[in-house]
Amino acid sequence: MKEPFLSAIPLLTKIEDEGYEAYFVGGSVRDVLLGREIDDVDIATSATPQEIQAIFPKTIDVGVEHGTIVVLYGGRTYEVTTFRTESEYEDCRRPSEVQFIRSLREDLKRRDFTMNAIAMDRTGQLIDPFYGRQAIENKVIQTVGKAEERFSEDALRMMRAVRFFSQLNFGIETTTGEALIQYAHLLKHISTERKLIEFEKLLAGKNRRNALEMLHATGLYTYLPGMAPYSEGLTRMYKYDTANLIIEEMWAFLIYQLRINESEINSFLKAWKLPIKKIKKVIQIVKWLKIRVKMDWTVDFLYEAGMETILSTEKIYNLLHNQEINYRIDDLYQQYEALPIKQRSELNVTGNDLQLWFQKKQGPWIKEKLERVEKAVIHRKVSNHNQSIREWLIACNQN
Ligand SMILES: Nc1ccn([C@@H]2O[C@H](COP(=O)(O)OP(=O)(O)OP(=O)(O)O)[C@@H](O)[C@H]2O)c(=O)n1
Ligand SMILES: [Mg+2]
Repeated sequence: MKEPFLSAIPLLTKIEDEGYEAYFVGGSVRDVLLGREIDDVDIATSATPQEIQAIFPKTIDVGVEHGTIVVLYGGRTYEVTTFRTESEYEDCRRPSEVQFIRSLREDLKRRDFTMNAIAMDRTGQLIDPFYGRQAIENKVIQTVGKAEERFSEDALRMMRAVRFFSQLNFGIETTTGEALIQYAHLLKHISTERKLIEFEKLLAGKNRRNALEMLHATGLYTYLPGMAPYSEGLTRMYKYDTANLIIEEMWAFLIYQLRINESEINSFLKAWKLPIKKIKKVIQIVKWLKIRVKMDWTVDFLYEAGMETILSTEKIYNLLHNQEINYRIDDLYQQYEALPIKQRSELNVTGNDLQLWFQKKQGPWIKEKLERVEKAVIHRKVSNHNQSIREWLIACNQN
């Protein structure tokens, strides 16, 4: 066994010493079998949350009603979840109530996909009643038991199927795939927050192109925020190999390909509940992309857009034109670096200087003059020195 499992072994041992069972479960076990990077391990136990709290002095209650306790142990934190079945479901969301149980098998049975329903004990022994290992070997995503039941229990699992398809490049087992189409409509019961997490993982997956196509083919996209009207746009989206785009660029490319109206971009991104900072970045990229497809960068554009946006815009532009993703990027970088200033605050002149030079009271004229100076400096009509600016302004005034 390797880290981060190794450090967690004493924690499992301690739970066992108290007479309960404890196992590694879920994504971390799947990922170790896949040889993927593992951030943190999830632990499942037969002990109830109260029993876990009694064993460990330092715990955080993050959702006792769902059976999850965070245990602070050896300088790390671990999510420890009691074996459970999700007896009652409301509206295809996660259960309103869970039943704690003492059987590992019953716990694994209510999990989404066979590859996610493998447990590993502290000696590295796998408990795999639903043949998850085989699914991993055969590269298939298959629900544990009936797809209909798993998807009705928690409809987000359909999005998860497509996002694992994107991340892992696995196939989707036939009946699981058919259920995606049949039960797609259940996704409307799921919160935007949960959809967003899966959608962004999907957009970052290496098989994203086919995953987007699958969202389309299954009709799942219809139940994603703001996406329903854009069937045709979505088909444009998966024509391109977007492997080199980062998440903000993916959003910008999506908006561009869906041809979302200028006036609706903001509400589209808000409907997805993206953070404001991200929305701003995406909107900037879309704005400049629309300009860029009509004309080349000018000095003014480079200055106004800023390097980060230039880079993102140009990458998407290259993608749209079947050019190597970094084509001209170095060149633009150099052009940007060569700008005499990068922002107005770098101008070597202040409002006070202007008042002094022109012996006039404060007013809108100051802003106008500063803008003129800014443009002149960027275009190298005057150098960015206080005295040069003064002489240039006075000369302008006389003409
Ligand atoms: N809707 C869900 C969400 C999770 N799970 C179960 O809970 C585990 C942990 O869930 P989560 O961390 O959300 O997903 P991971 O599979 O661990 O994927 P990731 O690596 O992206 O965290 C899953 O493996 C799966 O067994 C489930 O059955 N149904
Ligand atoms: Mg996980």
